[in-house]
Amino acid sequence: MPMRGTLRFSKMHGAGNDFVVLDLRDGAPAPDAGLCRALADRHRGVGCDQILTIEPPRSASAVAAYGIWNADGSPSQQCGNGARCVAAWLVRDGAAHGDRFVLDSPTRTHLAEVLGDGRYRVAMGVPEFMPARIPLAGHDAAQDAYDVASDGEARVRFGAVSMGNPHAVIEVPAVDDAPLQHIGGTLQQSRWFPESVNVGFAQVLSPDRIRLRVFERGVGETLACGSGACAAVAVLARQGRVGREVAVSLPGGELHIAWPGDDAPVTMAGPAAFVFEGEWIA
Ligand SMILES: N[C@H](CCC[C@H](N)C(=O)O)C(=O)O
Repeated sequence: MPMRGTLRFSKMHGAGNDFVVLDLRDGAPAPDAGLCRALADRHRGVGCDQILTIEPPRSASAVAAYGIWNADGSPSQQCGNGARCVAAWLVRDGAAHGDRFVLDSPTRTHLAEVLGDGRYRVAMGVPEFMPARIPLAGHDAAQDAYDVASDGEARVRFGAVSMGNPHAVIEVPAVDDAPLQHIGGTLQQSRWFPESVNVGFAQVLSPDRIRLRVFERGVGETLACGSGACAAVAVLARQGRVGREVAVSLPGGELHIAWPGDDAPVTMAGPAAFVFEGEWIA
């Protein structure tokens, strides 16, 4: 972990999924895995699920770009709750003007909207179901669901989708009893997901409401997962289990997801909150 002297950060959360936010628009280097793990440590560090970096824009239309690192130091291509927090951070900073502006995630460009009362909507992109682009190994064509047994493990039936980052979605009768660690960990280490995977366990309450718990790649269970909420609605809508506008109730709060059409982006609306500002002394 390179010595950095002091590092100013913002502590934020979106529905309880919490972040350390670093402003790297001056071109400072991205945090290495060791620094991410140190920052994320809930006893010896600040404590967070992910580290988010604010970076110079990558596309002509964006006000800024953002990067994402999990608590274990692994990078990701998307973070829905983080995108809302980045939007809130840029509005407070004065870099984002008006109620609508564009953000660059590592792989996509996103319209962000200020909804008021600390809530934001982000267009998270069109869900990608092609196995090769998730990536999901062992399958060529996109299916509504895959039914696999992992090396003597019980059979698991899941839907799979990329929101920029990989997701498996398993429908269960009751999320409170879902075996997140066992099934989530098994899928993450399986040959099916060469880049690991975020595993969502969804309980369908009605066509416009689900409960969801997510065992995230690089973290474990979080209080909320924004890209996971988008993934769950996309998979379940494709399976005909829910409609196109769904309230997703997660342990840390509620997100509102809409997927108006198969070729349309999924939008995610929810809160973003500042907790404190700090200075990390490396
Ligand atoms: N663990 C995820 C990144 C964070 C996603 C989540 N916190 C969200 O709000 O989307 C991954 O490795 O793809």
